Amino acid sequence: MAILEVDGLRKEYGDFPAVEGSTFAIERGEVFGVVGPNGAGKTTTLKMLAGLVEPTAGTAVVAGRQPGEPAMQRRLGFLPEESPLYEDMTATDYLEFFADLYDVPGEVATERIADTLDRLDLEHRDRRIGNMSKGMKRKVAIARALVNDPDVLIFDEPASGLDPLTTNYIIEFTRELSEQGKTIVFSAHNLYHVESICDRVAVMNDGRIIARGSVDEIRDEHGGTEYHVYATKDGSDALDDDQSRAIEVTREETNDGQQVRHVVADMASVEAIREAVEAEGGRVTDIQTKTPSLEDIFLEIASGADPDAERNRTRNRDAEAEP
Ligand SMILES: Nc1ncnc2c1ncn2[C@@H]1O[C@H](COP(=O)(O)OP(=O)(O)OP(=O)(O)O)[C@@H](O)[C@H]1O
Repeated sequence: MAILEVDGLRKEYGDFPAVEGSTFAIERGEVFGVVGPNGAGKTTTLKMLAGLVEPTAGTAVVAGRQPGEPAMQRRLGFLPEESPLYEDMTATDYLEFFADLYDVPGEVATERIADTLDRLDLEHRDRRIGNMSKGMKRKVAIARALVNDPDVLIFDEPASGLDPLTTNYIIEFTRELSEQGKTIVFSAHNLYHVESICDRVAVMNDGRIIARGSVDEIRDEHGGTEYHVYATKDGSDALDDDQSRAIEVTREETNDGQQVRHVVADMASVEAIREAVEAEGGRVTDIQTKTPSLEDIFLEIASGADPDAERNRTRNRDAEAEP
């Protein structure tokens, strides 16, 4: 059953549509990534889910409640992109203060806060927040989002601008939260992280969701796996243009000029190339599969360019190991 349902959610700032009617549902326990270039509408979407921005139209229902309702706020934890903290307080005092606002009983709060800070590996928790490093402050902000033990977590760029070690720590911690059964919606620019922990993803551009699904589904929809078939030149030249257009994405000589690389989209086309090459006395020397990363796909769909052309352009830039 969906724990979070969004229907036609829209936000206009003046005449400017920051989010143009998003519709999606998130299942209990899912990790759902929202990705897109700067200004795509990710933060506005997340803030509408958290009840911090009033939608111009449409609805968002979290755990059966409208954003902003007190009963819903108790079940939700929000980590803003930038979270100002009370610099004069220690982490522990600050988190106890927020636990109190959520009416978490004192002993439960003390135990929960200590446990969360242990799991986040936050040292110097009695240091003034103002004297903490950026990574430590981010961990305190994450702990604040967890102080009410929410079912649904909305994390806006949880690890942005942090060193690789702290980033990995936070991503792994997010994975652990999901394994505990929390539902997590998060935005990130690092698509490797999104791909590594998200069950499903929404790709936003100019206020619209332009692709949605598991990374594999998005990959299939936008080109899927490619097969690179390397063959001797003699046989390759025998493929006539009509035959080639029907099955090949691209065909080009390898750098050493000795072979031809045929790029095709499915195994049937691999076999068709092999037959055509062998019929002319040539032979296939190697077959490689290339699976586009979420980053490749993102560049392709966010650029709005012809998907195949864009993917090939990106791929061809990368030096490939040729047999
Ligand atoms: N309070 C506001 N008033 C006017 N325009 C706004 C406001 N908040 C956001 N916008 C505009 O709405 C659009 C979407 O902004 P949003 O912050 O949601 O994008 P984003 O995808 O989170 O971007 P980023 O990756 O840079 O954080 C942008 O063009 C932004 O300038």
